[in-house]
Amino acid sequence: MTLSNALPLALYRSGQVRELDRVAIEEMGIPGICLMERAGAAAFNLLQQRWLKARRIIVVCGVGNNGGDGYVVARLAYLAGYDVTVLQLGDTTQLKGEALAAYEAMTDVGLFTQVFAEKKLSIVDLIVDALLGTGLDREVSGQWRQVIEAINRSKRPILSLDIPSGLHADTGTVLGVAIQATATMSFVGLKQGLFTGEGPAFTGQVYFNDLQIPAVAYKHVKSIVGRIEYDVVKTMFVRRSRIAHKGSYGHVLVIGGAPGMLGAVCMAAEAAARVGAGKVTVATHPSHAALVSLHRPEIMSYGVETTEALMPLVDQADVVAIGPGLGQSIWARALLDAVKDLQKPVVADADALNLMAQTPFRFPESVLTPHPGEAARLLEMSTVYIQSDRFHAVKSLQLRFGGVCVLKGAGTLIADEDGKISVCTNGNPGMATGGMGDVLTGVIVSLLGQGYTINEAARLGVCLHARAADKAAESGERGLLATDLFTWLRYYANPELF
Ligand SMILES: NC(=O)C1=CN([C@@H]2O[C@H](COP(=O)(O)OP(=O)(O)OC[C@H]3O[C@@H](n4cnc5c(N)ncnc54)[C@H](O)[C@@H]3O)[C@@H](O)[C@H]2O)[C@H](O)CC1
Ligand SMILES: [K+]
Repeated sequence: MTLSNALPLALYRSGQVRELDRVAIEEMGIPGICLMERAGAAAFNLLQQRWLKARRIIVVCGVGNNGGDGYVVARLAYLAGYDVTVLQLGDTTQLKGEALAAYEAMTDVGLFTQVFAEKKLSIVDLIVDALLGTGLDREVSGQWRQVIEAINRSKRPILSLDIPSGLHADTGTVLGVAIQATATMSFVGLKQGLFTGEGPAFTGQVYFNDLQIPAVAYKHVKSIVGRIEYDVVKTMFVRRSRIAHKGSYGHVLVIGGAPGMLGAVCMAAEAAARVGAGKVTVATHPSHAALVSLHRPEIMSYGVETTEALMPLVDQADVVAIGPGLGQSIWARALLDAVKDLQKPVVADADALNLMAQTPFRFPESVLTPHPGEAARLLEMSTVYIQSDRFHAVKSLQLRFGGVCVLKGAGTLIADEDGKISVCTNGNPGMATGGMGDVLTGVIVSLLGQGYTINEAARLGVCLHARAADKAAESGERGLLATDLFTWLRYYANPELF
């Protein structure tokens, strides 16, 4: 069985995966125990190939089918000559169905479960986490919490089956505590919670196996969530015509930069230029307008005190970004009000979003790019609530404000007008620094100016931005600055180079 971690793009909720399970068993006649055997075999194959020197393994099993997968792994490893210890949590008299069958197949070969003991963890080469899978339905507490904490304390390599125990398959939130996996082998359908929220911090490297369920089964469930990454979306960059001119690639207007916050609008403007905008103009506070062109001569800059001064700039632009360093003053509110009905694509970020939260409205055609705090204000709820179900939050934003909504954070989510949600799997914690959002705004508005739709510009822009940040982070996540992305934005905006 060749090992591949080339992951499918479609992501599913646990209920959808259970439906796939049902279709396979009831409509395609694949016995449940057969699926479990295939799951165990796929996990054992990964174990053998990824941990070549491992000899002593511990399998920690719960009492559901995730535990059943664990019994299969344990039996296969035992029969292959590994030194296997199976530590049981919960009462095996609770076992039923496939899990009971797998348990009995294991005991039939002479391998029995033992009561969990932390001291047994320290002498093994690998721990297999078969405690909880998609059946996690409540906060992890009591002995389950203690065991997961002990496993994490062991600092041993951990292979989680289907999903790290304690991580919610649908939201990517940790219900109390979760296994810090080295690798996760997920079955049948990739769970959306593996790729956003806290998920990426707990999964380790994600592998997938479809358990040989026929593709036709997947027509029974409509995945509305899909993974996107730069290597998938880069084909959206098309080679430039040899007779192109400045006008071919759009005129971007970036509105922002209240006194003291010129940097934000400079970063957004330069990002727009670095991704290929034909022309970039900044409308900012008169007190520092001249500094923009000093900083980056290719960018035109005008001080605008009033909306009357702003509108000619808006009229000559193809697309507008508003928000970087805008502030929430009367001046800022006036500029936002001047473009709220604009019949051109608008990217709204930062304080434009905070002002929108105070007096909600919809742009005719927009990409909103809130971070969780701005999303909380827009939806009038807490940031904790936003992060507790990011998929629900980004969907709510899109339904309320229309257009495309980008919910930034680990596993940035993009909800588009067609009801689809995309999860960007590029990115790293080094991006949690000031200015990264301003740069993303510039990237997206640049792509809009180059003719991409709001759906396309948001997906391509988020992945390009995160891919550039991943490359820049190769010299260290700590100390990564937003302006470090410029070189790589230009590089990855030209995929024909590599
Ligand atoms: N279609 C597939 O993806 C396949 C899935 N398989 C494996 O089956 C599990 C799902 O099994 P299920 O029995 O539904 O749930 P779990 O094994 O995750 O556990 C449910 C079990 O745990 C109890 N429980 C829930 N939350 C907690 C908690 N916080 N603390 C303690 N106990 C908890 C609950 O009451 C149940 O008793 C899937 O993940 C795969 O690993 C198939 O084997 C292959 C096909
Ligand atoms: K698990």
